[in-house]
Amino acid sequence: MSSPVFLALDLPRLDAAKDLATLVKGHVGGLKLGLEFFCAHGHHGVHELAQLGLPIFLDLKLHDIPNTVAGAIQAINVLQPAIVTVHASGGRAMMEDAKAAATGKTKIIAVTMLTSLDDTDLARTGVAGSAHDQVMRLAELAQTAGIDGIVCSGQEVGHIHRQWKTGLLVVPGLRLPSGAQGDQKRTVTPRQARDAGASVLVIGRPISRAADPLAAARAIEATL
Ligand SMILES: O=c1ccn([C@@H]2O[C@H](COP(=O)(O)O)[C@@H](O)[C@H]2O)c(=O)[nH]1
Repeated sequence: MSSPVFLALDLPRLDAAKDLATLVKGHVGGLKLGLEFFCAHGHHGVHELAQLGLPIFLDLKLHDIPNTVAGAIQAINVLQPAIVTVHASGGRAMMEDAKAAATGKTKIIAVTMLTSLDDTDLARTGVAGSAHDQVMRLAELAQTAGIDGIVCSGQEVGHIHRQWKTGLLVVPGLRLPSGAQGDQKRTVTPRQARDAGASVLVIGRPISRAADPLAAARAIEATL
């Protein structure tokens, strides 16, 4: 069975991203290319990484009016990514149109509440209730919109898994107990997320910023 770990390649240089992916490719199940990568390297960069033969997760977190998001999805269909993200807070119609615009095997999933935010941050955006409540609300909206799954933290994934067995449940914000939190606030370990029902584990800096990225990827794999 292939690894549930998708390596987040948040690196400014294409050659560095390619080298890192090549180094650890035997210990991860896919590559996640985000805004930083896509803004810097566009379609060309995606083609370069796709040559390694791993599934590509385009984490663009699209959030706009339905027509614009559908147009963006149509523009990346040629890349045939395995997964593309939109923001659930863009609303039901936006998620429905994103799903309708995707072709082939591309799965559309919705980011509920960023793992870098906690209850206090949520209150500051004017939303009442806890992070847990907000994630549950948006996960339900995403499910109603008929998309393929959601992104949430490992603190909520168990609850969502019980209600949405077939959903693709993607969890970033993963940290080993000994590792730096950085800007992530709602964290769990990769093993905790997997045991709670996560389908995809997104891991970036614990591998990419490790003194020995290959050893770090192997160590994470050994915990799963
Ligand atoms: O809620 C979210 C949604 C996406 N991400 C992305 O995942 C990785 C995490 O990287 P680390 O270095 O392991 O923190 C990163 O690319 C984010 O853009 C997220 O962290 N939280």
